[in-house]
Amino acid sequence: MSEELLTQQQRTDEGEPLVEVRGLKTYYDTGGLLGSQPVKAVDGVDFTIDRGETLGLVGESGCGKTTLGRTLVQLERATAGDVLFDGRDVTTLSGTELKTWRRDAQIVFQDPESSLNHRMTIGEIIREPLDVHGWPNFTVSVEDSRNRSVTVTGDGTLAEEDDRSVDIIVTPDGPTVSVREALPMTEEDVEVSVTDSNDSLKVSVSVTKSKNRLRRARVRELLQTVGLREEHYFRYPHQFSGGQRQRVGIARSLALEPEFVVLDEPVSALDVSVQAKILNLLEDLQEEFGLTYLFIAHDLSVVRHICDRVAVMYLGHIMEIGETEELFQNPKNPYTYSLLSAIPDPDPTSTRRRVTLRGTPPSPRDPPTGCPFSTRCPVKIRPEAYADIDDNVWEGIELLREILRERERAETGLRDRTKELLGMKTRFDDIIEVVEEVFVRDTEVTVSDEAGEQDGNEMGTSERLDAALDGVPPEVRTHIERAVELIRNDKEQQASALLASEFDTSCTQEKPKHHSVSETGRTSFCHRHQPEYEEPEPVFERMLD
Ligand SMILES: Nc1ncnc2c1ncn2[C@@H]1O[C@H](COP(=O)(O)OP(=O)(O)OP(=O)(O)O)[C@@H](O)[C@H]1O
Repeated sequence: MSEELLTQQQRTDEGEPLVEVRGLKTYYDTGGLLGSQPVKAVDGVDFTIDRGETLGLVGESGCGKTTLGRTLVQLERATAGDVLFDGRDVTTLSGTELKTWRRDAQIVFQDPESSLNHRMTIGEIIREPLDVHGWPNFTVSVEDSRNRSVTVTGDGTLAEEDDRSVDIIVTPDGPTVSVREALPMTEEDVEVSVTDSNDSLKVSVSVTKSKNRLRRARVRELLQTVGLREEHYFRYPHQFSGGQRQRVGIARSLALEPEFVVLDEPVSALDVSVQAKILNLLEDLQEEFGLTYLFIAHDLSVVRHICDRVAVMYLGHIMEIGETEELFQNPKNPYTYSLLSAIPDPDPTSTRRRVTLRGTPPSPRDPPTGCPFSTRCPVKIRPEAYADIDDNVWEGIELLREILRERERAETGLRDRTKELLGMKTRFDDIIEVVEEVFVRDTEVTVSDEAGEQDGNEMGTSERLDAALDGVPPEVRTHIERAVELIRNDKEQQASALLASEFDTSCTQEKPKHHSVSETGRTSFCHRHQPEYEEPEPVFERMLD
């Protein structure tokens, strides 16, 4: 009977959310050194993944992709927020409940080389989760328990409310067993006994076949499912190629019949020729078992090929999320725009333009107060008074502020704290050199560094500053000069504050909101989508002209 019971609900629910993430944060080192900040690897993300869908997760190295993936499968504990799996918050699970749930959510790691235990045979590696979880295990649902307490023992677990895969239904007429497709056995191999008393109902489930044989049969079946052969059971990982090892990793992740799989860069470590085969396998498995994927990758062309929707991550935040093709063809968020523009174009005659991002992302220990991308954003909103200044000058101001920020950040380090305490705090080595570097990057400096050094007097220094700020309009220049003076007097924080009061906008002061940017539900996390500002896209186009 119940083949249908097992799968029908699952199939009809395709397109419904399976994973719902709300305000999720994962911080590391929360109990670190006194005064040290935690690493805000994931810093407040919200999204859903529909049943049967593949959601891609992209972004530069260190932006929090792996941490997010690991938190979804509860390999990392969330610092805040919820992960609802089929409507149930799994961040609060522990002990047996967590262990039972883990069967539903698995992860495939990037590097099959290091993720497989080299002392175990392939068969043992794939079989291990079956042993750990006492597979096979049957979910039991009791119809009409008439308020009696229900306990399930042996090879059974009481089904959760809304559980989609119920194997044994106990009715007043007796139990009905259905054996799901993944199990190499029949209904006759399962014995169910029900002890019914006034205030309790005890259901005992026992598999009459040898579990060892069942598990070996399951492993052989899994080997075939992922394109390996039964005789590979007794080989060792070192006898396999990278692609084969990744197949083993995939087989292991499927052993417990999960619904959701996090694929953490599953093909990045493989030769290009093998990548396509593994990707095809993952697509086939998804189709066959109705799997839901979170696909973490840095290769954007792979993501474009395999994902239904894509989330673009930066410094622990989701900057843009939406349907893959739409997002690739018409990115709305400045970070997505920059990231996509960096994809090498195979067409040598293409006139597509690239956006080169300045520097590297800030430390997740000390992220910017406003928009996480504000320190590098090429289309950051400028104060009205400076809306028309030359792009290079604006870039210079931004760079100078970033350098000051970096220094302040560095000075919170242990070494500098010690130095500070010992009265050994170092001065800004040569602020004039920094200003020259920042504002005169493409032209020759007229006053040589040597002259400045030799004279070592106020005259030499101010001449150098004059030359460095030659092309800078007076309304900007006056603030830079004042900031330089403060820095030279060892008042770097005041210099930063001065520049902030003059050049800050909402981008640096407030977190953006997630704005809806398409009819298909795509959202983008950027101040520029507010009606009072110009949208990012035309600004990009002008910059690149
Ligand atoms: N166990 C840990 N303890 C402390 N910090 C960590 C830990 N794991 C990751 N981090 C830090 O958290 C941030 C996010 O790292 P994560 O590995 O999640 O990023 P990622 O986007 O997956 O990077 P990559 O693409 O390089 O794998 C980084 O700054 C990283 O150094």
